[in-house]
Amino acid sequence: MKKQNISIAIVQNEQQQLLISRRQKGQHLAGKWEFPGGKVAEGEAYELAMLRELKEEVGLTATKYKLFDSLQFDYDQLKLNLHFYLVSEYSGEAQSLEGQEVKWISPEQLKDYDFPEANVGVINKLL
Ligand SMILES: Nc1nc2c([nH]c(=O)n2[C@@H]2O[C@H](COP(=O)(O)OP(=O)(O)OP(=O)(O)O)[C@@H](O)[C@H]2O)c(=O)[nH]1
Ligand SMILES: [Mg+2]
Repeated sequence: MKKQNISIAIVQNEQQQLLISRRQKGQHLAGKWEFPGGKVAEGEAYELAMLRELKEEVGLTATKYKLFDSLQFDYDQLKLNLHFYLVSEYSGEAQSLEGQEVKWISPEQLKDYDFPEANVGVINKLL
């Protein structure tokens, strides 16, 4: 089975809101809401992958962050190793750089959005 390393940024703004985006048509789990992130490149450090994906997808530069959770999750034909970072300081304004829906929500609103199954534990920790 394919195995992928994934790095993800959970960005928190000064109002304690969290940045979420929506997976697009053609992507794995299209239509689900997610935290910005993506595949770790060959030989790339997890942390650097998170910084790169955050910049590529929503235009933010994380300046203060820490590892929040690491977990494995198996979807049908896909084994994922997920690394979630909590970003508490950043520069830039969140933008949709890939045409995806992007929004800030309060932690209490997380339960109103449909996230991938792999996110359940992390979301419970954020509520
Ligand atoms: N970004 C992100 N991916 C998640 C989350 N939860 C979760 O299960 N995933 C899964 O982790 C993988 C992330 O890869 P991705 O599709 O974002 O990869 P990427 O940005 O490098 O995209 P690309 O392959 O289109 O260039 C997907 O299989 C996605 O379904 C999440 O909260 N954020
Ligand atoms: Mg992505």
